[in-house]
Amino acid sequence: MDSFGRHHNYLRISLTEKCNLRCQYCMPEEGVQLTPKSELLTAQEIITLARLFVKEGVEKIRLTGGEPLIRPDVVDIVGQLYKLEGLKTIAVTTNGINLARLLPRLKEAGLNAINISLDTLVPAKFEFIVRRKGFHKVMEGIHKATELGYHPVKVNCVVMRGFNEDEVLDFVDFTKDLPLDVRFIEYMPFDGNKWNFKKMVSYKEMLDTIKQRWPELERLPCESSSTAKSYKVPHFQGQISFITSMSEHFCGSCNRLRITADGNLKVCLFGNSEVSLRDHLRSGASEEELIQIIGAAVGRKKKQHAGMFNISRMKNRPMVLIGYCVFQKDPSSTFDTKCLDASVGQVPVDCQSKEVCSGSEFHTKVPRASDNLTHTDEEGRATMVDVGGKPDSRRTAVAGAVVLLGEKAFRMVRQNQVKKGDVLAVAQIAGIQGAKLTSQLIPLCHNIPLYHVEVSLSLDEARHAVVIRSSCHTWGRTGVEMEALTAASLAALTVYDMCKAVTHDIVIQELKLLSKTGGQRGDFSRV
Ligand SMILES: Nc1nc2c(ncn2[C@@H]2O[C@H](COP(=O)(O)OP(=O)(O)OP(=O)(O)O)[C@@H](O)[C@H]2O)c(=O)[nH]1
Ligand SMILES: C[S@@+](CC[C@H](N)C(=O)[O-])C[C@H]1O[C@@H](n2cnc3c(N)ncnc32)[C@H](O)[C@@H]1O
Ligand code: SF4
Ligand code: SF4
Repeated sequence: MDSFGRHHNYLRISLTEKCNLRCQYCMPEEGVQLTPKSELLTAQEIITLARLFVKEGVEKIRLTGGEPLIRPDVVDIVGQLYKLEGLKTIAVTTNGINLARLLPRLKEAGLNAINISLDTLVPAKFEFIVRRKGFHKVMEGIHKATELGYHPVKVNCVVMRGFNEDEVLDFVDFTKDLPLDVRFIEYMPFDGNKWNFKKMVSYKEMLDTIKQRWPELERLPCESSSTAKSYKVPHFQGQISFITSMSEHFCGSCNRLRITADGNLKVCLFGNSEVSLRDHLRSGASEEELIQIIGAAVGRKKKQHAGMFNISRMKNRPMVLIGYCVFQKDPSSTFDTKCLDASVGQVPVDCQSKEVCSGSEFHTKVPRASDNLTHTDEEGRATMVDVGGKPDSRRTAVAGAVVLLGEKAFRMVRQNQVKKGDVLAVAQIAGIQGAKLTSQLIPLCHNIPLYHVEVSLSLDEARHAVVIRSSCHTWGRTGVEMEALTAASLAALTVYDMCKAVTHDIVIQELKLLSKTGGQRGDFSRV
């Protein structure tokens, strides 16, 4: 029990720091620096600590990581936990890659509950976010878990703007014929993951989107300590939930403690204080002494986490790396920008104040002479062209680019041997994302509803080149050539990024509009 009267009966144990995936929001591509094996908890130490916690009132243990199912003795650990009297639930959170293979043995050993992480239902996007192959294995794991009677199987989906928020309704459909609980998780800040609140899609926003499609969505009752708010589309077999760690934290009913793979007790996910139970255990501390140490740490637990902006700046264990912008535009002003992330502690580029940023102030950008610019109003402020008076028409645009790779990189792309992954698949997704993001990237570009975007990449053996072609189509008042060009540029830059470890002698050329139809100025086609 902590000083706020919260009873801690749920322990999360990390079985390993290693993982067979490299999710962009969690781990850097090269992995994290691993603790030497001798400093990690052995299976025996895990069981000794678990026994102690269960004796003191823990009723549920979740095995997590890293990826818990890559630990060779995981089945044995589950089997030993099963023998602990008083432990009601043994659960695992897994990325699902090894699940189908291990599940029959895990079930037999006593595993009661499974949470599987899956952020997209599109195989190519999966490879992009986790930087590895394996989508079909995860799906196989999900189906296997339902077949073996785990009801519901919880599917964890971290929702990130610009990546998968457009799949929320597809994930809801996923619950139609399967006994799943798809849990939409608000993206959380961890040391180094370049968290940005614009990337986080809030629970309210997701719920609005879902309610537009399913107005009859029903709220379900849930336990007071649950992290999830659950709903159900009537007649669907499964349900959906939201884990609102950021927009509506659930610290008031927190019942969790965690032990890291190297044996540290962490009383709060977002707290940075840790106490090494491993060291005490190895130096021969008695059960009573360990209970006292744990009790003191729990007694120091804070009431709640520090709020989404503050925790993003706190030192904590890494989850890591997804690059994002430095300045957040303040909608109330043309020149003011509020710094939310990477400039903290530095003098931001272009900021008039030339002072070190503490992260909370607005920065005033150095204004530029605007007399000769075409997209400006009478006062010299930037403005978009008003296209409101133009008639609607069907508009299409096709653009292209060529990336000259040189012989070695070309061969590796052709044989899909580039270490970063499948270059053509990732670049194709980048191109499509690029088209959708055009209005955010090109300052005075309109945001246009795109009805179709296609990006294709082919190999030109003679030139050792990747040839990119993008096409976009809309129905509206302004054209889509910038969308097609942005798609081709992003696809080309992604090819460069994925191959730069092989060579820097890469040339992007021939970025151009190939054809365009619709609009007042008539059609265009490059011959
Ligand atoms: N704030 C906070 N969020 C947590 C904590 N543990 C898990 N979460 C959130 O819950 C998400 C899913 O974690 P899981 O490993 O599936 O565990 P869980 O949600 O506790 O699972 P259940 O026991 O089934 O409720 C994580 O990505 C976090 O967003 C915690 O201790 N504090
Ligand atoms: C850290 S993983 C460990 C277990 C396992 N490897 C897996 O991916 O399920 C536990 C859960 O945390 C989620 N997670 C990781 N980083 C996150 C972040 N920055 N914000 C929200 N959830 C995150 C993952 O998607 C996963 O569902
Ligand atoms: S979220 Fe899980 S699967 Fe993804 S890198 Fe982190 S530990 Fe591995
Ligand atoms: S942030 Fe800390 S206090 Fe809040 S729910 Fe998570 S572990 Fe509990």
